[in-house]
Amino acid sequence: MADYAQVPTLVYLVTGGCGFLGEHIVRMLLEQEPRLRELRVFDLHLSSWLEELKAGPVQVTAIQGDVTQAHEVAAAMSGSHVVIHTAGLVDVFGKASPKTIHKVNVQGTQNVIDACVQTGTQYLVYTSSMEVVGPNIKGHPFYRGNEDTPYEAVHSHPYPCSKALAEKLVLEANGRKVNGGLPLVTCALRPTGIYGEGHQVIRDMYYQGLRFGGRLFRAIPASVEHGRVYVGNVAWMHILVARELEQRAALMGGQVYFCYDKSPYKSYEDFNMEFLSPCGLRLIGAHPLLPYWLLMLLAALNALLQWLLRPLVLYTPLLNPYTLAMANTTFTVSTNKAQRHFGYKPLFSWEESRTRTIHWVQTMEGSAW
Ligand SMILES: NC(=O)C1=CN([C@@H]2O[C@H](COP(=O)(O)OP(=O)(O)OC[C@H]3O[C@@H](n4cnc5c(N)ncnc54)[C@H](O)[C@@H]3O)[C@@H](O)[C@H]2O)C=CC1
Ligand SMILES: CC(C)CCC[C@@H](C)[C@H]1CC[C@H]2[C@@H]3[C@H](O)CC4=CC(=O)CC[C@]4(C)[C@H]3CC[C@]12C
Repeated sequence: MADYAQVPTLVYLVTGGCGFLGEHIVRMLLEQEPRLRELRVFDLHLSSWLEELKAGPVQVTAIQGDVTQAHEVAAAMSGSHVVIHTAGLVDVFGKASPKTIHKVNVQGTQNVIDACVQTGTQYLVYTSSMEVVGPNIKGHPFYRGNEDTPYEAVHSHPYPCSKALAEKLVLEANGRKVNGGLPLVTCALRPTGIYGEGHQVIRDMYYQGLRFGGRLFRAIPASVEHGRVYVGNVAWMHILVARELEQRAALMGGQVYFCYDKSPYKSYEDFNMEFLSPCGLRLIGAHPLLPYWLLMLLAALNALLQWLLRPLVLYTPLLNPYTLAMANTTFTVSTNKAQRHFGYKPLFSWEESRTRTIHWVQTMEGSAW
């Protein structure tokens, strides 16, 4: 393993560095990567918190840019050693068109790969998703699976389709010669459902609960398990992979790793209640209050309304046929591949991840705490 106690020399680029996961990666890199000389944060929308990071010892360079614009990506990447490509359009609610999702997630990733080749950037860490595997459109359960578990990965929705295509591009690019003649080393990380400070669905559910007098109504059977992983641990995995890719290129290059930690296996709603209960919300019903067929009908109605209203207004409710299918299909991961390949251990215990997330909910605007 390399000696990390040396003069800072490395330049990292994080695409999507102002997003939910990206912010955690950026902040953690500054805390945990002693070899960092410059950190470039590339995003379509730059956040104001970046300013406070500029006072530290590492040079933080904010770059407003679009991954769909090849020249912007190449210009930002010139002279960097490692790129963590986490920018993406995360949309399963119908906010963006399938074409836009494809352009950002697939063409954007191709642009990042091309820019690596063009500028001689040798290490690429890509944030993929569990959705590359499943749940599939047939609703087959994936129970405590690992990276080698056989599963029929069939997608219809634009988001998982785009993530699967982009991941393939990244893995196929491993070994390609970059400018200067050295081989590109790539790796893809597949988080399950990420949670933690800044998570939009938890925020939405919290405010929805407040509107309903502190109550949420169960829609998913408690027996359906949904894999979740704390954002701090996902960020930590990215940092470790970026650090170890150089030394372990032969082992890690072209590999995929699920992101995992010690978060318990629960249904999507029961898991969110781990944070929302201590903030005063209750989940009503031991079983779903509405039968599945009625939920399906409501989800289909929402999809129809979305289509009808599109010329007038963007109607994007949480419940649609896809999110209902996702939430109703067991998908859990049990693996130690990341530990075996690059010594990953979660940085945050479940208790700490839970406490941090609860604290974040409690300090949200409008919170009763
Ligand atoms: N949130 C989750 O549960 C999971 C997310 N992921 C993946 O993790 C990555 C990050 O997701 P989140 O942080 O949740 O999403 P996010 O929406 O909070 O962050 C994405 C960031 O990418 C930026 N971005 C979007 N389009 C861009 C473009 N054309 N050019 C430059 N920047 C652009 C956005 O401005 C945003 O800051 C994505 O690639 C997503 O597919 C994977 C598994 C689970
Ligand atoms: C009211 C409904 C019945 C409950 C809705 C819950 C859904 C909004 C969420 C259930 C599963 C989530 C997805 C899952 O965690 C996997 C994901 C991986 C990603 O790469 C992006 C996010 C997501 C698609 C995530 C989105 C919200 C759910 C569909």
